Amino acid sequence: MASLSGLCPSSPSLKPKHDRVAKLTPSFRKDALAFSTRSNSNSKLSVACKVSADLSKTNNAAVLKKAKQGGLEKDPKVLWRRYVDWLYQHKELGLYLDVSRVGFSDEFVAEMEPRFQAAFKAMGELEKGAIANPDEGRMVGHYWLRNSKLAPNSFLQVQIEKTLDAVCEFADDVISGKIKPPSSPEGRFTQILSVGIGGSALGPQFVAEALAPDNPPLKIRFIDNTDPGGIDHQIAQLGPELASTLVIVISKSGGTPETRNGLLEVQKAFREAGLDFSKQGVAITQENSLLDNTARIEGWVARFPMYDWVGGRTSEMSAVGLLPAALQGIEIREMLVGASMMDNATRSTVLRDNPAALLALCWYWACDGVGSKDMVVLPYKDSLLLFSRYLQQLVMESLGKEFDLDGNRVNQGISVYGNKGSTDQHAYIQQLREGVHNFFVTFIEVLRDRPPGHDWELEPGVTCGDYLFGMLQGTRSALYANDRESITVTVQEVTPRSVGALIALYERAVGLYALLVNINAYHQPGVEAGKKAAGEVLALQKRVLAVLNEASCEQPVEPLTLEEVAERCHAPEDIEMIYKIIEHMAANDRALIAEGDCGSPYSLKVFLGECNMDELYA
Ligand SMILES: O=P(O)(O)OC[C@H]1O[C@H](O)[C@H](O)[C@@H](O)[C@@H]1O
Repeated sequence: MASLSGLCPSSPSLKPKHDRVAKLTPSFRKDALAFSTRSNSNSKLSVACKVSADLSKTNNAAVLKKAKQGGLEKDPKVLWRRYVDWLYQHKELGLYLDVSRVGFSDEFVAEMEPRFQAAFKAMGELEKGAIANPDEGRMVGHYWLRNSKLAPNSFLQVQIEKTLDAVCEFADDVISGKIKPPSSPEGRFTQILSVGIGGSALGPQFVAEALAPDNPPLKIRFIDNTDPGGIDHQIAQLGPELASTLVIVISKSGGTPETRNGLLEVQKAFREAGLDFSKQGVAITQENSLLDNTARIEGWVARFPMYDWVGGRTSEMSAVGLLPAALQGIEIREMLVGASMMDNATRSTVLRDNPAALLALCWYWACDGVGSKDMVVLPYKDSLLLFSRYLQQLVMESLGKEFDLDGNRVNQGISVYGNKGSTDQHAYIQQLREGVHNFFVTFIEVLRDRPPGHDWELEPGVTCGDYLFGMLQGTRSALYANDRESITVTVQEVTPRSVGALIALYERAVGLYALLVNINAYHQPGVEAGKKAAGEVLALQKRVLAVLNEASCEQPVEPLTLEEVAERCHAPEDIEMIYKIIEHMAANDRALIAEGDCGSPYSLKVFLGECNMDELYA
């Protein structure tokens, strides 16, 4: 690959300052700490993953404000020097990071240096097994998945290695037909139906879109929601191939309602097709979870473990991501190698040599450390379409926190959106170029357009890929000309290794950024609140049903007003939710069958007709 100096023969002196090739040998001492994977709150173990928050934040704000007043550098010669000077190159991975179009000042970098050193130290403790998720009293071990020797004790190390071997062996046996469905015309599994949500879906979906071959040994589809229409669509598309479908049910907790509903719906489809689900079901979940026990008791084909020290949004390198990928014929060990190589690079304590730290620096600068700008992710490659959706969970569920580690209310976060270029240029780049300046862009550039020998010129000297390249560069320039900042991550091509590296790069960047802003990146309390509220709606619905059933038994059957239903539910304050519940049930023709033989079915449609809004306000 041409070195940078080759790009500008007239100025040989403009070689990058550091020839940054990742050192592959692990450069840190491993303590053989033997302790459980979960410790109680008064653990002797230091919660070592906290960066002192009393570092001069106020100076930071002043530094940020002052430096930004000057606007962005526009002199091409100065910009070229900045590009060369700050360009990060991982030559072995062929991954580059260009931060030259983010206007951070030298003064800002100097101001952040002590905070990065503290973050690097805390990250080192995290990798050694410190309780880096203090709110849940857990370690954070996704880095150990791609280098089991990092695990803090031999028990975990063996678990990681055995699970990887089991995933590879199972995938080989399914693809070879050694493990096959009991009754399918093809005599082997041809489809995967993945049932899971959040981190139990987004990683597998991103990787399938990025890396699945055109004709995979098994084609994957996803049920990642509790939408009956979506579930019916997937099952209808499978049709008779349901008989040769391997259903992988993924849930770390083993109790997520949407996933459980998906499972029940799929099992119903199996029953209706006269198929034995247990002969085609696989579970990936924590040991002894509800899902794990169900799979064990029902004798499913296989079960693979998830660990409490791997979060859903960082589980792509666990069985969650590796099993679906392997079944599609994707080289999962290459993914792990790419991630491990990137992990080594992002262990550097030299800011300029650490691509994850460079990303965190840019995020902090662009967002003032408080999420003041959104992160627009624009891969100029169709196969990376789902990368931004993947990053939405990784970034926003990690950083979007109400309180910091000292209990201060900070409402932190960075919002992520984007799809792909150049397609998005025809959707919202107009606003990015000229509208509200509330974002920074991350371009993902893929240098190789087509496999060697497959390209052609659609006009003299120009290929289709040249257009894509031109659109990316043109958009980057046009945005920068109007003071819109951008980062560019470049890979040679989309391969398991480069995808593994991209995942690892962003996992570390999120972890470092969280340390800079002093939050716990590894729990998700806000999600629990939503789950709880959903449970309350369903509980209220059951009360409404009971009240309407009762009413249908009374003689004569009198339609109740909403107020009367709310009163009978002992929930007058929930009248609006009760109206919404009845509206939804009526829209789905949910007539109430009175218990026993009392009363006639109490049709909600009729009931709702009695309660039109103007009558309510009569
Ligand atoms: O894998 P599960 O336990 O089913 O959880 C699926 C998802 O549920 C919640 O939304 C969590 O916030 C996510 O981090 C998790 O990925």
